[in-house]
Amino acid sequence: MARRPGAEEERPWGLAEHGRLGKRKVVGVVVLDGWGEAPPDPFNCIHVADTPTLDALKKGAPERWRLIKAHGTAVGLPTDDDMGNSEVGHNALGAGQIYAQGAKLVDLALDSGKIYEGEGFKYIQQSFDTGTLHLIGLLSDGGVHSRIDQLQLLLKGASEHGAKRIRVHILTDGRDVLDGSSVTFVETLENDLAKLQEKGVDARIASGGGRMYVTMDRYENDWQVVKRGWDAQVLGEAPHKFPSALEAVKKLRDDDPKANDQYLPPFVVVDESGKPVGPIVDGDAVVTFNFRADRMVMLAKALEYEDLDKFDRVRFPRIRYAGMLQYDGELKLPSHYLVAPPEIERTSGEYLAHNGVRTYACSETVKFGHVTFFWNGNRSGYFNPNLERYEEIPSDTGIPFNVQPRMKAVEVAEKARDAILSGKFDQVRVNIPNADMVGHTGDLEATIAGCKAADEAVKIILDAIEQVGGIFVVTADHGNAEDMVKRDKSGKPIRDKDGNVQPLTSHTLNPVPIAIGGPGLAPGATFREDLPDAGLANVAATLINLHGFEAPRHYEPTLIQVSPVPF
Ligand SMILES: O=C(O)[C@H](O)COP(=O)(O)O
Ligand SMILES: [Mn+2]
Ligand SMILES: [Mn+2]
Repeated sequence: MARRPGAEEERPWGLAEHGRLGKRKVVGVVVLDGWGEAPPDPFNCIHVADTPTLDALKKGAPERWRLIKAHGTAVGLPTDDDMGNSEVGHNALGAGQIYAQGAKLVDLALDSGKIYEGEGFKYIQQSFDTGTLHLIGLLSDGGVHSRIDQLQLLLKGASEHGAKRIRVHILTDGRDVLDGSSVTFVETLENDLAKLQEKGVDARIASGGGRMYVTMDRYENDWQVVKRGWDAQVLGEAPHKFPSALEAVKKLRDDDPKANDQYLPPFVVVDESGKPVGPIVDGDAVVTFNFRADRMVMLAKALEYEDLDKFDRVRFPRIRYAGMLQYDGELKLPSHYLVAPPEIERTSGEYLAHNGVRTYACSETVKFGHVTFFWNGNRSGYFNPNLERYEEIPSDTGIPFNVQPRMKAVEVAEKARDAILSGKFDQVRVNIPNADMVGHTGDLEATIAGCKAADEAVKIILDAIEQVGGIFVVTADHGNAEDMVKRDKSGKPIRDKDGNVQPLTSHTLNPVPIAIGGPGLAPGATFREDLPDAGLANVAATLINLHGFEAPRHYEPTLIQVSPVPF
């Protein structure tokens, strides 16, 4: 939804009191990451898992449980074929409005050619005569962090606008797309680069690695991940050297079953004499072509900040660097970017802070920014430090999440419980990551264990809400664990000749549940029935109501109605 420029400033921040819902009830908000709704089936890990708390919410009060949309245009993505993800999901949950998201904004800028007229492109273009253009990012059509078709257009456009020497540093996916698909994406990219070479552009893939092991860490969980990428991309150093990326991806996958697309070790492409074909050196231009912020911020810092003590960069090249988007509006990082990010304004967090509502938010590292930074419209920090407290529980590092599928769910829930019981907060908000993080590993058994742990965490929070006479809202940001297998068009799992299925590691297009309740909820409060197409963006107005206020008029409508209860 486009904003009228200038209109924001005129609007007052004060919210009217809700006629029927009181203030100062503690509202516990649980976002179950990657928890969608799908028919029962052996590959629906949420269904298979023992989840008595969530089951009771669904069965216990049908007028206080419903499904909402969490994918596609309902969350500002280009089409309804786009699965949901944490960024757009938490943006919508927190902002109460639907904004055209990064994926869509980049599409528009590429289609119109405006991307080449912007400040960011003009800036990097200054390096094209004498330097190399490096493009670093996730190579897939997942549409969560990046899209290969956007990379293809950018390659073509950059070469038409003067880039003579181009090096692509790829990160293989297998998380937002099927494992093993990296081979096809590399083939596609190599074909494109060969076509550019025919036109006289010196264009090659220079390095690569799996996204979870190389470069794409987030929220400063493990800087070693970024270092591995830096060594390959900037220094041209990696444990594995290959004459081409295609060989690299095929061989590394064949040699070690643990080297799947997500965890492929870093490699560099070398010439006949064994020299890396594309280290990043002084005078070069660099673009990180992911549009999504969380997993690019750390690399952006390494490329842009003169001082950085997180790892030894060995060499800090003098480059012109632009992000596909600006990844952090507060930090202004990076300072140059090709496409302006969505301006997500007047989020529920900011409104509530202006209206004296005290908020506590918590998750473990891997999802901490989801329930703070994304929730607040991609802003780091507090709106009002006197009213807000955000707490992060350190995530496990160095292991895939199927090894410890319970993650820190209970620890996060216990922090929330303490915050609820403390009497110091009006909203206590958490993200419970298991269904998503373990779901992404494709390990069914572990995902089932993760869903069980998530359910236990919800129980801890609901018990605390019960104790203080509060209200709860339990929902999710998108699907994942409820469908863990690749299916044919009719929905049947696809089996190979040996009867094996391929695990689905990605998110889904499924709706997510939302449940409200608790002793503090007005007896007449139920879900409205006139919003069958409601989505995540309708949650913010609902929450504002539950805090005792009318929602701003420009928000997507509230999900609840409050009928007077007869004596
Ligand atoms: O970054 C990731 O882990 C996946 O690409 C998307 O997962 P998320 O949107 O749940 O973070
Ligand atoms: Mn998520
Ligand atoms: Mn996910």
